[in-house]
Amino acid sequence: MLHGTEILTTAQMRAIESAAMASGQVTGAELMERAGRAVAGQIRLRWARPGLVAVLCGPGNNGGDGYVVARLLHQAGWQVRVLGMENRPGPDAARMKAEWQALGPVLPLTQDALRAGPDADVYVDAVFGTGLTRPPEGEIAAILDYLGGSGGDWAFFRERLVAVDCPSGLCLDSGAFPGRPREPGDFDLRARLTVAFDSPKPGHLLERGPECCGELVIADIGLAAWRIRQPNEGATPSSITRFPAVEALWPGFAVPDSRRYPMAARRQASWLRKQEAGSGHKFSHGHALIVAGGPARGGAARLSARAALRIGAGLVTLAPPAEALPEHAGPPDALMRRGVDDPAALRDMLADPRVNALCIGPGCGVERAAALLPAILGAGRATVLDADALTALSRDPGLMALLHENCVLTPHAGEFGRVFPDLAERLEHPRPPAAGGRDQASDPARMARRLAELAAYREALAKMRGPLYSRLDAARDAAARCGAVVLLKGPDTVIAAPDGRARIHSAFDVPWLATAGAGDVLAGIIAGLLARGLPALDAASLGTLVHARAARHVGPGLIADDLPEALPAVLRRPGG
Ligand SMILES: NC(=O)C1=CN([C@@H]2O[C@H](COP(=O)(O)OP(=O)(O)OC[C@H]3O[C@@H](n4cnc5c(N)ncnc54)[C@H](OP(=O)(O)O)[C@@H]3O)[C@@H](O)[C@H]2O)[C@@H](O)CC1
Ligand SMILES: Nc1ncnc2c1ncn2[C@@H]1O[C@H](COP(=O)(O)OP(=O)(O)O)[C@@H](O)[C@H]1O
Ligand SMILES: [K+]
Repeated sequence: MLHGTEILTTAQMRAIESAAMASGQVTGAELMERAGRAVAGQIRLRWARPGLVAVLCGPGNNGGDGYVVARLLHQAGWQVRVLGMENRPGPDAARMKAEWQALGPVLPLTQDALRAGPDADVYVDAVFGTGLTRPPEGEIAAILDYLGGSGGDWAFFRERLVAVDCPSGLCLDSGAFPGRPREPGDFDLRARLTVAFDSPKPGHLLERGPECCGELVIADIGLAAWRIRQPNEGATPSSITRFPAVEALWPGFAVPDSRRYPMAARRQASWLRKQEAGSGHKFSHGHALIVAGGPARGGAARLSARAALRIGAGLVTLAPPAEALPEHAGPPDALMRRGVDDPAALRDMLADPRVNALCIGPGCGVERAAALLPAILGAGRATVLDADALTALSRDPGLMALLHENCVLTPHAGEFGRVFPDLAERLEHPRPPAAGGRDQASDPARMARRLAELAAYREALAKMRGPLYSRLDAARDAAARCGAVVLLKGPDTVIAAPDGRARIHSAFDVPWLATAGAGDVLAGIIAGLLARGLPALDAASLGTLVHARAARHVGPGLIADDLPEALPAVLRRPGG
């Protein structure tokens, strides 16, 4: 069930490449040849008949890969146009450029040269890769804009663009485009296919990455011996300091088999289905307590409770205030109900040590959450804090201080901004100025102010320097600060533990999961997994996987109520 792939930041990737080259066992030119060969191979897999290819080469090693692609496609019978930059390349890229120049010319990488040529079947984007340090500008920015959209018909390029490592301009640590607003933009460069090397980078999975990379293929270029492995994967020799591991979960992209975790997957599957020895009694699967809110607000907590039951918690109790109990009389009958009006009643319930996992927030009401949280957090049990509990947390630093490593916070971006405003601000920097009112144009002073704000914003965009602060950084910083697991929700969910371990889960293929109540179900699934004894980071990660798989199983038209009901099918086919 738990398919994972290690992710490397660009700095880690560079360190691994340097270590490989320093070992004397492989040269930079050999790595470049392998990288270019992988890209050329993927192109030939998809375009069976040789056609016309335009290869756009930048000033660094990404451009070097491009020259290799040009040479290999030429040898395979393709007609090749190469456009390159004048900048001084490094020795490996220079060598690859020279090898190409023995076969054909390098035209200047200008819009005029690009548009002067005939339409190509394939455009290879080898302008910038992991070495992007600042927003593209001048002629190169104009070309990337043209390819991204201003050519009028961006679908034309999108269907033909093959990116080497990433669409140029994308920051591979954050998935944002330095110099551009962080929201999707018309000129963002979108590829049909991206071929990246050794391991996915955070930017392939976060923010704009998944949409702009298109199909993502991770090519093995022989760096496995220098990569840092998980201890349980079998240690490999390495001269590099151990990095906190970041993993991609259920990657929707092709990775070499050696980069997956199939054994872990099988163990997770049998554990989830309760097929392991000694898992016979209901109490051996824990008891989850789901706190519910007052009258007319019980639906959210009921969704959580249903999900906790379906994921296999031995017992689940729903705890609304006593006056709301009648609302919860309907199914499922498997659910227990108990009125909890105040902290004393809650402490009374928690006197039973078998109640080993709690969930508070969905439909709870901020006041009730604030009143109950000291008793909940003081009990030291595994706890999911969602929705209203997060708002209560944001209003009271005293509550923040009670968080512990068995807590899982599940904020979406808005809630994250409430609990960790400074981190959210770093993520959003620079923030576009608020739109002016309709009557702004008739007020010269307001108009002037707005123009000044826009100019300052554009200036701040131009000053952006990579690597940009990412959702991965934000979730890690938040987890380290509060001492709990933080699960930052979105199509690119990031799950981080206080010790720096982190996981990224991509759900770009299930946009219908963004529906009211889906978060309540996720909180319940995680609470159920905590009740079953999983540590907080694993419960949050596995819960996120299972949740998205349930959405995938149901398909478009999904409502949150469908998610718990889809869990049995997901558990039946854990590998699918
Ligand atoms: N290392 C290896 O062994 C392997 C690496 N491989 C490949 O190398 C790629 C990384 O190569 P890289 O480090 O040379 O960086 P790359 O992305 O080509 O760009 C750097 C150049 O662009 C420039 N530049 C940056 N931003 C700019 C801007 N906004 N506007 C204008 N210029 C800008 C920057 O200039 P500078 O910032 O120094 O002024 C520098 O000249 C990686 O993605 C993979 O494809 C594979 O072959 C496998 C083996
Ligand atoms: N565009 C998207 N594609 C896929 N999943 C998404 C998308 N946006 C949000 N999600 C996921 O959907 C769920 C929504 O949760 P949340 O925002 O808390 O909604 P609610 O409060 O209505 O329950 C989360 O699991 C989140 O990761
Ligand atoms: K590129």
